[in-house]
Amino acid sequence: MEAIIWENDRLRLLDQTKLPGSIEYIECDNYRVVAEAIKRLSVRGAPAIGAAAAYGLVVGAKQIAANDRATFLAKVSAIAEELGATRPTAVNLRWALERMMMRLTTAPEQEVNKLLDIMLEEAHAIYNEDVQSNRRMGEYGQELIPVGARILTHCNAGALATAGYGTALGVIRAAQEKGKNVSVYADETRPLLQGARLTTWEMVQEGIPVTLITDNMAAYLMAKKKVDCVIVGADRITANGDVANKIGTYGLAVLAKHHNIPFYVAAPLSTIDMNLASGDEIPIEERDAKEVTHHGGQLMAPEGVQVWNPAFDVTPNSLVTAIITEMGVVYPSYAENLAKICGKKKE
Ligand SMILES: CSC[C@H]1O[C@H](OP(=O)(O)O)[C@H](O)[C@@H]1O
Repeated sequence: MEAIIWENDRLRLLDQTKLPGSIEYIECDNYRVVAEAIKRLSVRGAPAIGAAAAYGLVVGAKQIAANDRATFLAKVSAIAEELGATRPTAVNLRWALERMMMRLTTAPEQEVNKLLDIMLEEAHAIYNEDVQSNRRMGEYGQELIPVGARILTHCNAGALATAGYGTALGVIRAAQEKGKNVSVYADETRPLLQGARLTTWEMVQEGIPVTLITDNMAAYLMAKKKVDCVIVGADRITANGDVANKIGTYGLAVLAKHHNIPFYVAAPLSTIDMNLASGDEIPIEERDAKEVTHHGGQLMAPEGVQVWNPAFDVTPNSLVTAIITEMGVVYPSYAENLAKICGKKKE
């Protein structure tokens, strides 16, 4: 099941808010449809929203009526700004749009049609590179996974959160492909239940044993010695190795430390933001109170109650055992070793 499909010169996005109940695709004939899909988490997951925004920029560029390069570039840039403002935390969104604009503005072509072709080529490259990097990440990460490991994960860092294969779930897939006979505990991940709705769905599709738990069961699961390691994704990793990920991740990391359980983060280099020194600088998205006070359209708290709904939290690097990337596994000192591996990528 692909989250993002470009076919017949059109973009279709799997509407993940409908999963697992129904499989519905959104036809994106306007870039504003893509922007809305990102905002409402129809498409979600750091790499997936980066790839979706890249294709969304192509959709928007095709809507522009302009014959000259300068006007075309100015209008595409405005669309990139709109798409980039849809969600603040996942750095992949801005990374993908900046990469698209860099390719476009450095292209020598003058004709708009040729520039459109170049933009589509770059969006495809972003998409295809993500799938390849997830598979490489899986290869490196599965080396950390013992045979029979019981792995706890949070939210959804799977094929649905990427262009395919997944980051945290990519490591799990790779371990299973190596015959390591792993099993998964999936946090439901309140309030939007990406774990209950999406991670369990992906694992069931793959035939990987998965047990759904509520977020507040993780501590007792670890106390009962039922977890061998924790693997999560990331939305932004700063130069010192602090990790922004779905709300609830920080609590899992504290619990893992207390129970002496390895806590791994799987993320492509496109999620590493070397421009930020530490997690304090990461913009944390706060979302609508209704996501907390309602479930399935049913009111679950008194009208008007105060709500705090940060979509992410920040795990300090001291709680992270290792960061699994497509270029290898990074251990502390993260400041030194992330700089090295990011530098290596540019070679
Ligand atoms: C592979 S990145 C997945 C990452 O994105 C999720 O957030 P959201 O569902 O709000 O886009 C969550 O933080 C996952 O770990």
